Amino acid sequence: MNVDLISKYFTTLTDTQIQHFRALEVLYQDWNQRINVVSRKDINELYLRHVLHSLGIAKIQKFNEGSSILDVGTGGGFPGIPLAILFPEVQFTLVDAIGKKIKVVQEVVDGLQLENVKTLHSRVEDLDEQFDFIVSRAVAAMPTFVHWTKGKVKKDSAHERKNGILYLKGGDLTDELKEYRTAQVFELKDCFEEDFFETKKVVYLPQKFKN
Ligand SMILES: C[S@@+](CC[C@H](N)C(=O)[O-])C[C@H]1O[C@@H](n2cnc3c(N)ncnc32)[C@H](O)[C@@H]1O
Repeated sequence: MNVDLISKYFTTLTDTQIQHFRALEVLYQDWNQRINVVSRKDINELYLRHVLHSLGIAKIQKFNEGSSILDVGTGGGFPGIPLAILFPEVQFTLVDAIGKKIKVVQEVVDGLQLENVKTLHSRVEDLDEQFDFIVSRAVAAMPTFVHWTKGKVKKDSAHERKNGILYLKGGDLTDELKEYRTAQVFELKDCFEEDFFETKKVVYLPQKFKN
């Protein structure tokens, strides 16, 4: 499986974007041997399990030029790196509490010479910045995540959709989302035909503001 999987679903990629996506394989294989950020099993399926899965967010929301996105608990750079390649005119901040993971992400950013990505070694709770959208995958259950990211979404929207959280989740979310009446769940199996996406979803949670 290779970069063709990405072109299959994103048909208007530029040569630079294709080169960037292609380069990810070598960069991750190299860095993962030194610092394990992607499980061995997954590294063979990097484009499916990490790159295309991350880009599931882009099937739900196109980010406008000049907007700002925070990836919380980015680990090895997912979903932030693939999204930053897809949206070069959007500013991405990738944060993780573990320094060695952020080191790998920074190496990948440097390797691709991505100019729209800032990496931060920090707990998200300690950030004092605001963003249009917060993206994430596999970091915390929604109530904890909402608590950690409180106050970090800009009030004024630069998109038709209200600013908020776009979270890649899997499985049955009934219990986890029961207190979030405004949450919307988008099925990635409606966007991608591979079996991997059968149970995968994007959860959108618009930000609430007190007046
Ligand atoms: C299971 S990994 C997921 C990594 C990546 N998002 C992915 O899907 O491949 C969870 C990551 O969240 C980070 N993390 C957990 N709590 C955090 C917090 N409060 N602030 C920043 N990072 C956090 C961990 O250090 C870890 O790298």
